[in-house]
Amino acid sequence: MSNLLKVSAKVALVQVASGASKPKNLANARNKVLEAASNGAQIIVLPECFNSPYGCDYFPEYAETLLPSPPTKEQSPSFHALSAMAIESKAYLIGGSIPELDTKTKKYYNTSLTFSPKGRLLATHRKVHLFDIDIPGKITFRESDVLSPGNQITIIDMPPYGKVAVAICYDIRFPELAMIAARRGCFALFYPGAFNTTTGPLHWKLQGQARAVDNQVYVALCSPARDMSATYHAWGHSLVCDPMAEVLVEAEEKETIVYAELTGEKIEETRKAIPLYGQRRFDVYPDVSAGRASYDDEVDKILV
Ligand SMILES: NC(=O)CCC(=O)C(=O)O
Repeated sequence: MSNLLKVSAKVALVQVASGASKPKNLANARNKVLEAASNGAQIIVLPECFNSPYGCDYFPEYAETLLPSPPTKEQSPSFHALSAMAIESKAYLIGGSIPELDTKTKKYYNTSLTFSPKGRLLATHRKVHLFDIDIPGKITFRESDVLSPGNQITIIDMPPYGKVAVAICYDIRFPELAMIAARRGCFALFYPGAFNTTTGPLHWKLQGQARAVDNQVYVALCSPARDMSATYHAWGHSLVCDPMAEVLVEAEEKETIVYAELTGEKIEETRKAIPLYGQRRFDVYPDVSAGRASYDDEVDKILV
């Protein structure tokens, strides 16, 4: 427990809608981030693709260049806007995600930037699992037609609160990321995400609760608000689950901000009541959080 959440942290999920105008999206995000800060939020989260409409047709048009870091204002207006919002709000800011172009490799990514209350870039997460699905008659989406996947798990230290993990939307469907982050001491998992009106009602809350109950950590999902005039209809319903998988707060589909208080006591109480952390059987299955090399060794041992 000592390395988990040391003090309580107030989290705000800023559910904004994003239209065609990037400057308007950035200005809207700033207003809402400052409102969240004025209500005492210490960790503020924006949604996936908060600076642009969401969709493969839009990624190249809205993409910004982040490397070498820090980029200029021309290369990445969103980087500078987020850094300034973090300073103004004096809060940690998980900046949803933005489309990114790596000019060296000419590859596009769906990338999340997290800033300290002093406006310093703490971490960059490139979406690891691309959203490629085909549900006949409902939704077909292939991010991989345009985007490339990231290849790192993103764990961020947020003193004095502790460590958190950030991943993006479809990443939540892969429990390994969450498991590794939780076993490496994160107290909360943050997923800026834009589920849709087909999978949203079925899986959005379920995935949040599943990652929370598996790992006995807080899980926060921050969606764009739904815009029925957009080509992609986001589910909305930004929510926070506690370590018992109880939904502490859930938005509807409109623009709003939802808040939750995360406490170390709740994590401790949950893990004491249901002591999974002392009951795992790494003699029966490998510990995925141990790192790739030792994971492979463990699998070899088990399979022989
Ligand atoms: N933006 C996304 O990754 C959407 C993921 C999604 O809707 C899902 O069902 O998963």
